[in-house]
Amino acid sequence: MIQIDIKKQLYGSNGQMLLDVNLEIEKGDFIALSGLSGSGKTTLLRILAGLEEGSGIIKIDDKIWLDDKIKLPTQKREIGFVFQDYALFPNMTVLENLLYVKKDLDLANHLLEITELSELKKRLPNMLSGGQKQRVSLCRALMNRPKLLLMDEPLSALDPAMRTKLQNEILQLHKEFETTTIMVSHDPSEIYRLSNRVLVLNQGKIIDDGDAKKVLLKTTGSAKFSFEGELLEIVKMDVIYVAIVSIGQQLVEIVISQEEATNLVIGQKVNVSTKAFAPIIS
Ligand SMILES: Nc1ncnc2c1ncn2[C@@H]1O[C@H](COP(=O)(O)OP(=O)(O)OP(=O)(O)O)[C@@H](O)[C@H]1O
Repeated sequence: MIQIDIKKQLYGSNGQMLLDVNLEIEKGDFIALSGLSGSGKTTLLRILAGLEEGSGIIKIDDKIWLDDKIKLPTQKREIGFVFQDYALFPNMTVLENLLYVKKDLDLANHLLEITELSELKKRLPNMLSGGQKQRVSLCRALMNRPKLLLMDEPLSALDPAMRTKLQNEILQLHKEFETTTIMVSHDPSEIYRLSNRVLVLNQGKIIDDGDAKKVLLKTTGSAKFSFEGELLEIVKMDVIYVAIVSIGQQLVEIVISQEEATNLVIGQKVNVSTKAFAPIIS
């Protein structure tokens, strides 16, 4: 069990904002942390890792990492951290990057095998693709069998195919190591596949907490489908108005009324819902 009750005053883009997070996490949970840009996700991970100051309590099983007397340094917290930008040691080979954390050759080879990196273990990071670097970074984070694995948008720089491949590997590693994990992600399919609990941060506070179905399936009223997107443009065609909305990797055109066209603002987040009864999946 991980107990977190932390506070920190942040200076957000709209003035001061209190990061105020109180939650308990079960051992082995895979938590997806979501929320708008600037809501405090990275800061929360950095406080958990001891990379940033914050007040309150962090307790893992019976061990206190943070309270009003104790502030355990990062090296003493049993954490693994995977950053978006890999953060590998450039002058060390793949294998050396792993062994730097712990001199356990068997574990390193095992992790490299699961992530299909065995052939590349003598390479330096600059000779690897983004996806390969991120797999090395994931393996390295698991070398000390952490109590808590923190991942800050680890897959966001990768193309969709590589993302899916890494999601599968993360899933496999999580099954085997049962590491309690918090992963920042904005990708609904990723969140759905990987996590058993989703937390949504807004302005430093948790505003939604539940399994992916509860948090992500936000179809309201009688709508059968509901997607969140960004309004890119409103085009007038003869007498009708068409909204161009970006949803995931796609652009969608939706006919809207003149009143809607006046009230909507370009760039705003919108929900697109429909009552389609016979959807086609191909
Ligand atoms: N040490 C700090 N002291 C005060 N304010 C900070 C500190 N670190 C970050 N902030 C501010 O707190 C807010 C939250 O930042 P944070 O990086 O945690 O957000 P985020 O949810 O991870 O955003 P993104 O999704 O864009 O990465 C930002 O407005 C940032 O400027």
